Amino acid sequence: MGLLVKGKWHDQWYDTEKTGGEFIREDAQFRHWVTRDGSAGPSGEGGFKAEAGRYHLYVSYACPWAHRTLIFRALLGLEDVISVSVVHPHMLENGWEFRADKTFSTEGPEPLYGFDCMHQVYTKAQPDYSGRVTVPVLWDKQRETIVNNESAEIIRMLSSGFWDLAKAPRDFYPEAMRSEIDAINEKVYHNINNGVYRSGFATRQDKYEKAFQALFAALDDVEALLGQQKFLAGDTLTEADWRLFTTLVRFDAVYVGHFKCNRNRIADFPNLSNYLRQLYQVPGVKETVHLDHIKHHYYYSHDTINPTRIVPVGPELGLDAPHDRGEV
Ligand SMILES: N[C@@H](CCC(=O)N[C@@H](CS)C(=O)NCC(=O)O)C(=O)O
Repeated sequence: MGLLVKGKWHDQWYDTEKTGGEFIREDAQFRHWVTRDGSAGPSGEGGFKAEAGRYHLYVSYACPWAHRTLIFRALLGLEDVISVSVVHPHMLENGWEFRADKTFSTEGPEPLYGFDCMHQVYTKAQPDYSGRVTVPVLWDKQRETIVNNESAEIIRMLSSGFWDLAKAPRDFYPEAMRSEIDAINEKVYHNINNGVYRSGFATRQDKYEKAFQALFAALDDVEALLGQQKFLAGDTLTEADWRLFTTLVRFDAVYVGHFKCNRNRIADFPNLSNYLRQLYQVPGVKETVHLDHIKHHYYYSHDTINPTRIVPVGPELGLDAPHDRGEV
């Protein structure tokens, strides 16, 4: 675990000292958009036109943010349009690595440049880059640079920019529902998606408890909401649901134990657990869920939290059990 400072790799854990024990996530720095015609998107520069074979995604199967992009690539039928490299689940002194390992079906150096480490992708794009080296990353093979490393934006450009190239184009951020989607995303991001990290990476009791209370208050609200409507923003499945899904599917296996989010499991919430199974069973989705990568990444990589690096064997999640929330 580390970060780049002016293009040089430094092996160091998150510094929560200067924020009084609170984990604060850094904003992603590459914010360009792939668009249908190459015009500029909502942020960054233009010049990134959607084309088959031009873009590459760097992901971790363990990472909930990267997982969003894999789900969108699968649901939209973009597998033949955007290639993917998967990092090894253990994120250690070199950060994310491209390492061949039969246990996790990962491959050796990434295919574009033969790099062993994700930080080399960042310095290829920007030799003096300073900041964290995170996944997902959407790479442009033509301009040899990072288009974007913010998952919330990558999923939007996968459905909007790549519309003409998708086998199953679908709008998960429909114009008429944007205010509902934005409102629920805001709540889910701070309290749930990032809330589990704020709980697990806190280094002071009060900061942990604050994150824990906000997390379970938000889960209680979502549980009640799902008792009244089919999906988070109404009766249509939207990006808000997929953004929550990647946290829910990791919750009982990792966040309850490793991040001490243990008031309840998702399995204890009737609506949330039913909804989790409903989303997991959408065709194409379960193939994107790799619980071996998920459990090994967190329990093995974060030795400040789990110094023995023992990875728990359970729990049985039963995600293939029936649900009664209907078709999506
Ligand atoms: N805002 C980013 C966050 C991505 C992120 O933090 N990814 C984690 C993996 S779950 C990572 O790569 N962390 C490495 C680090 O912080 O050094 C996004 O949503 O794309």
